[in-house]
Amino acid sequence: MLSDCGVPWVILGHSERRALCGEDSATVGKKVGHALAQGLRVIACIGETLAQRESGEMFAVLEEQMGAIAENASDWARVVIAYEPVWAIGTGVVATPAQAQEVHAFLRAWVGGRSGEAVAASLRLLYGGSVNDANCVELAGQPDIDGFLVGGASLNGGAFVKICNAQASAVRR
Ligand SMILES: O=C(CO)COP(=O)(O)O
Repeated sequence: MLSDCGVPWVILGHSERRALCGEDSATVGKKVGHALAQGLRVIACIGETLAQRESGEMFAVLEEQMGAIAENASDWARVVIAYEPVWAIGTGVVATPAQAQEVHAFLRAWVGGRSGEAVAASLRLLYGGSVNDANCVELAGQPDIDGFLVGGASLNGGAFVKICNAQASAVRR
């Protein structure tokens, strides 16, 4: 139905779907496979809760979420991963550039180990969670942050344009 309407992209695995609609990783993975089979492009979201981060489970949680997506990612060129720590979504508490970079580097290396360096290098990794026009440039300057999934700040035109241009204006390390 979506592709019939000319919709090119779907967002899957958002933390609200996982928490409020009971979508587990296996379900998200199946939806990724189905969307790709229908010719859609996918933004697949993953992210840990604050409790998971604080108890040291973060990387295991992310790996479990990524595993289900990777099993169904028949074409990585049509899949974008969005790292959205649950504690940062809509809270005004943004991950620090170092926190986000740590996870993004982990995810790129994880995909590299599974699908090879070429796939890892071309993988697009977005950060989402309280991105705004004040924090976007520093986040965009991190080597493994390729762009953003923006919620609240997209309602402010001026802020959103600055976020869209952040990658270009960031000083790459
Ligand atoms: O969930 C988000 C985008 O999917 C992020 O929302 P905020 O940018 O408002 O935190």
